[in-house]
Amino acid sequence: MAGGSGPVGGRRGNSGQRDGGQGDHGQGRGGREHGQRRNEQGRERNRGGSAPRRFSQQAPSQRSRTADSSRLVAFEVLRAVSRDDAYANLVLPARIRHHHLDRRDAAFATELAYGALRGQGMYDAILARCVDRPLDRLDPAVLDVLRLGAHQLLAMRVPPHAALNQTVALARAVVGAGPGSLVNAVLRRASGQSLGEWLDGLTAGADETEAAAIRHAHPSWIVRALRQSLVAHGRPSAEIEALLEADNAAPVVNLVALPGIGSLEEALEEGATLGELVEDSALSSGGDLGRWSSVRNGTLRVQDVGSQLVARAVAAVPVTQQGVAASANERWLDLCAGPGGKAALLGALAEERGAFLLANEPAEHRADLVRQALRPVPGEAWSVRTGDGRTLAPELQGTFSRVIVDVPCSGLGALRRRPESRWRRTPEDIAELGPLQRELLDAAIDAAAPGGVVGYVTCSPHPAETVAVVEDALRRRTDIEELDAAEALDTVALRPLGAGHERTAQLWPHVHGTDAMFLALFRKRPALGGPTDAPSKES
Ligand SMILES: C[S@@+](CC[C@H](N)C(=O)[O-])C[C@H]1O[C@@H](n2cnc3c(N)ncnc32)[C@H](O)[C@@H]1O
Repeated sequence: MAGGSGPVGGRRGNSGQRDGGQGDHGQGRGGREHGQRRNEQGRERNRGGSAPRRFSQQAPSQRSRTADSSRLVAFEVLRAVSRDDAYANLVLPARIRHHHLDRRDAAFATELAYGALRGQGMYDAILARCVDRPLDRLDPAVLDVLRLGAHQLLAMRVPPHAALNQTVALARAVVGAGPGSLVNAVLRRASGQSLGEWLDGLTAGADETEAAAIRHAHPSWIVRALRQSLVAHGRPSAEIEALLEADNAAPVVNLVALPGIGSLEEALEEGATLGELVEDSALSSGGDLGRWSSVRNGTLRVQDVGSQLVARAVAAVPVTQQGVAASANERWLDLCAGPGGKAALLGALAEERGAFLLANEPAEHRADLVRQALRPVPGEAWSVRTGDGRTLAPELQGTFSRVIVDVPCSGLGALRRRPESRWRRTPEDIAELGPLQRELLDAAIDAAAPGGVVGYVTCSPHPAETVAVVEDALRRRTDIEELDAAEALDTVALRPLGAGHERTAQLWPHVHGTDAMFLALFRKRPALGGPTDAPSKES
């Protein structure tokens, strides 16, 4: 067993250290301990420090059996994710509310849960060297407690004694005294080395991909896929380290004030800063945005800047009808609208311009979310259809001047916002989504009026979901021409983005600070025929 601190029970030392009482997170305690330093995103990490850990001399049986509520919240999130396949970003706010956490404890629970989930593969590799049996033979609840303990001990500014004692207390409270002793022993072993030392040991002899996967806590296939994605979009493969690092940084909260309807005033009063990439946007460090009246009434929304940019670009491209510039009374279509982020922004823009938005979504509950998102926009400007985007009524075909098709995708471009998703996704998901993505793009093109614009959007940079789908459509269809998507993005951005490659556009977390959104734009040609490998519409 590498790096263990000796026999079970481990190293003791330094009596008189505080044992870390309730809520003793060790945050904001004046500086970094034991070789911690900031990485580029400002996160504190234990790398390279070799000072011995100081733990309480109390035996585990004498310690608290009561879990502090922020660690309990983080534990409940990890259990919901690993046991029920839940989404952390949906479970966390509910658990925070249930346990009445204040702002500071909520921030601690968030960093703990998200950090443990993002780093799961890395922590499991470390824990595997500290436990005397395969990890899958542990009680899954114990394994979740160990992941939380490892993240506190190896990557957070929590004094080691507080991290250990509080995690053992959590184990005793949620799984019992016996597992509490196991957790105590395993975490003492894990804390015998700094994170940097563990990573050096785990990556010794590994190839470049494997080493990056371990160091940055991504599955190897995703490291390969993202490297391939960089190259496919004209960026150097050497950017992979920066991209993986950006996936692990806690993203700032991006806000949008619905144009013509909302205002950034309250956000700015609450400390948010003006967004530098797109108008009507702001960045917030988080907190309970639900208490802002503008968020509650839906006129100020949380939305990634990349999503704002692609929606605005689709709304801004000039459309022509029979060669003549189109004006008011445009009909817009959001073919895959749930949960309604882009639909809300597009609805507000449509309202400003005297256009009408139809938002389509097949999943009933997501269609309801779209209606809710569009609530602040006057009802004459939009409606929601619940149905498959591939089966629009014949009378709707060829009638929309703007269509956005934000297809279901692997989400590889939004890993930083969905901490658990990297461990859930498989390469097969990407292959399985291909046919649906192509069919939805075809449906979007069919729905566009001659001269109309179609925006194909993914929150994945994977070439199979982006450029391959676009090239395929251009090969199969004679009724579209590709427009310059990067130029369209630059038209709506507050500074040049440099996102283009061969007429498509790709945004990146490590370059633009956005999710990795992809945009391709097409103009529908006047009716000359449909897909070349299908009977033409006229026949
Ligand atoms: C990437 S999400 C769209 C995000 C949305 N545009 C937003 O900004 O909030 C893809 C959506 O496509 C929907 N979808 C799945 N299959 C579909 C289909 N056959 N037709 C239309 N939409 C579909 C999913 O339910 C999901 O809500």
